Amino acid sequence: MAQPILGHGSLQPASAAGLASLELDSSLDQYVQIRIFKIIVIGDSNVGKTCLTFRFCGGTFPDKTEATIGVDFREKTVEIEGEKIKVIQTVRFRCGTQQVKNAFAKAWLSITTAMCMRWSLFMTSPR
Ligand SMILES: Nc1nc2c(ncn2[C@@H]2O[C@H](COP(=O)(O)OP(=O)(O)OP(=O)(O)O)[C@@H](O)[C@H]2O)c(=O)[nH]1
Repeated sequence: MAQPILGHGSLQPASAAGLASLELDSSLDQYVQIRIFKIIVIGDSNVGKTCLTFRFCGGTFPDKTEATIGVDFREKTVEIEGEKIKVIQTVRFRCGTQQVKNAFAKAWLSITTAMCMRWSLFMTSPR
């Protein structure tokens, strides 16, 4: 037999849909409480951006990498002083015309918490 639950200021009969929405609400609360930091990693091609984020999120360096086409995302949840914080890293590669790069940069930087630049001392950029 269905048990009454509170809803819209009065006692309403519980339904499967009602209980499901209550469960959904409480599970959403957990996500709302996690702070999200978005970090963009930029740099010339082949300087190790993918390896850097792979190491941070996965704990190991990849044996082999391929050139990133467009953007790449990785995420990791860290705990600092008892608070869970989700870190999302975006890897961007250097490509295209200046206009394309500017448009990308504007879009990504508007939603970014921090920026990490990576470069290689052993490489010279082709101009
Ligand atoms: N010596 C050395 N090599 C590295 C380091 N990090 C990455 N590499 C090597 O550099 C090469 C390129 O690494 P990636 O992480 O794919 O570079 P990327 O900047 O993401 O490259 P794109 O996707 O083309 O932009 C790989 O062969 C890696 O093994 C490092 O700290 N030291």
